[in-house]
Amino acid sequence: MAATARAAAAASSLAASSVGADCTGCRQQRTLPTFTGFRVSKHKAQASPQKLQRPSVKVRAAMDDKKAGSKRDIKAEASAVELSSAVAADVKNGARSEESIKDVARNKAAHDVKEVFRAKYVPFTPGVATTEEYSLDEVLYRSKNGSLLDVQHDMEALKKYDGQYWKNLFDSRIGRTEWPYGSGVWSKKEWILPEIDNDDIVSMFEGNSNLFWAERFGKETLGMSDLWVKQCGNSHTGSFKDLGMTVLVSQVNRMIKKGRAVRAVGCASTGDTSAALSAYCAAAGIPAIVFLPADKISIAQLVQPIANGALVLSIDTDFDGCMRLIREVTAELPIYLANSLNSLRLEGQKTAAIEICQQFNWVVPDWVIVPGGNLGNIYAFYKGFQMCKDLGVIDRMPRLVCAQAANANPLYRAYKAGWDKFAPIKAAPTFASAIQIGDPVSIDRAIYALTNSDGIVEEATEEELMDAAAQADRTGMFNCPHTGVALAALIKLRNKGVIGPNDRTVVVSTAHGLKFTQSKVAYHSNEIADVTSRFANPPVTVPENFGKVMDVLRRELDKRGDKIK
Ligand SMILES: Cc1ncc(COP(=O)(O)O)c(C=O)c1O
Ligand SMILES: N[C@@H](CCOP(=O)(O)O)C(=O)O
Repeated sequence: MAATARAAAAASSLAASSVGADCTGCRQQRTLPTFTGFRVSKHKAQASPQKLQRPSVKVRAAMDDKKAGSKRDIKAEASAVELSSAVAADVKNGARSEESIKDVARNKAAHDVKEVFRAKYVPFTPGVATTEEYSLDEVLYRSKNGSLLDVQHDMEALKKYDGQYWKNLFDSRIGRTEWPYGSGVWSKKEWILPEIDNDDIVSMFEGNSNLFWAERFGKETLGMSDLWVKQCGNSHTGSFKDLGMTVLVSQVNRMIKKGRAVRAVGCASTGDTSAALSAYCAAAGIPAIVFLPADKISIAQLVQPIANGALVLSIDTDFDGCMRLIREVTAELPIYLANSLNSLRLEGQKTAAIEICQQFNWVVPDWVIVPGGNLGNIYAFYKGFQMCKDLGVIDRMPRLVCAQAANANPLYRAYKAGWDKFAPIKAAPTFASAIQIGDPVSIDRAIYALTNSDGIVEEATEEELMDAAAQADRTGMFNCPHTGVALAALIKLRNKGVIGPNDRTVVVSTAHGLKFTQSKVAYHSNEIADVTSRFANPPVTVPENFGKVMDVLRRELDKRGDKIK
């Protein structure tokens, strides 16, 4: 049977069971679980779907409370299993379906019995009670008194399901092609942007980045056995920004479809936000505008928005100048602001924290080290871990470290001053050019995240960050300079004994090293003033001559301790 015919048959049996449910429930919200994550066919061969769909103790109790409705829901779930299993079986048999993955998702969603989770904007004023709140469909970046906004989830609704339920659901979705749950971000949809229609989502199946076990670097450099690098730069546009941008551009897509006056999406950038924004907007057919500080980003980063068709303004200022301008422009024109000042971005970025817990089988690490610039990401990590804790998925928080370049260290200065006063600075040039930021918009969020996670701020000089990146590269990584900042912070904290040899530690690598080859070439060519390049490994130029090649090999291998006789 063709996939569509099977789907129609399954759908009609599903519809029959749903009709009854609607008759008793009429216009009421359904509140029972759907276990959507268990429907796909991975386990189909080993176990019956009914077994896999067995709800948790809490959920079973809730179902018992709603007797009539619960029976119908179980039927609906069973039919949904049948539906997706039918499609999956056809795919397995090599049959072609004229349905796209979005069509399949749409059919399933139409027949799902949904728990409706909600999220809204509230002012980011921790500890201050307020009734101010806004729909996520509003174009808004700040509260009435000018504070930043935060996306607040209906935690009571989410807490109706226990930690085991969420772990099972998220684990069941990992890395598939089911729209949109195969994405590392959208696999956590209920915790991110629960109300968006799957059809409106703009995703590149982002997230699910690997945790690199830094075996040699950990052991040989730091005497550590449990050191990991979360490779957020192994992504579509080469940085962690994809995680937040899928959420923001999806929400814009939804707002445009609802008739909101959004003509384009814009950002100021040091190169990674602009790349992600341009790619996601290009995928959705939405115009993108990026403000870049002239001559202050890498060539690879510059060419990304150009290639994706964004309007690129190269402005003779630094990032902070670009940020001021884009805020003024977006206040005047129907251009939606995509920087992390916009709290939607952080909802996507927080999935990297959830993913880390998931990758360790839901055991939380001791330390997480994040390089910081505009400071949205350190708060996103805090929020992700905190949500895992609040929803019973982990039992404690990790300690967070924010690592800054010494040339752009306003947070470090505030930390050293006991958090008493924060003062923006004029950031000096740094090889970690994406964090050359002196007036971070998320300063309040960052201070909150660090003070509530027993956090630390560390800094790294240009030599320290370039050396750390190069030394770790020697053990198989290919680090960007921002990851170098985080690695240098790790080395310092380890040498001071703050981080112990057996502490499970995760360094967050925020971008791919291939975006920053200019600085790597300069380092390995020993061309950087005031930097000794201790780990430089320049190429050796040799004429086309067997004897000369042999001489070089003898000399070099000898130097490296591998004598050739
Ligand atoms: C590669 C890279 N690392 C780290 C950061 C710092 O992130 P945040 O601005 O959220 O602090 C940025 C951007 O600022 C970045 O592009
Ligand atoms: N590194 C960022 C700087 C802007 O940060 P954002 O998270 O506020 O967009 C970039 O790549 O532009």
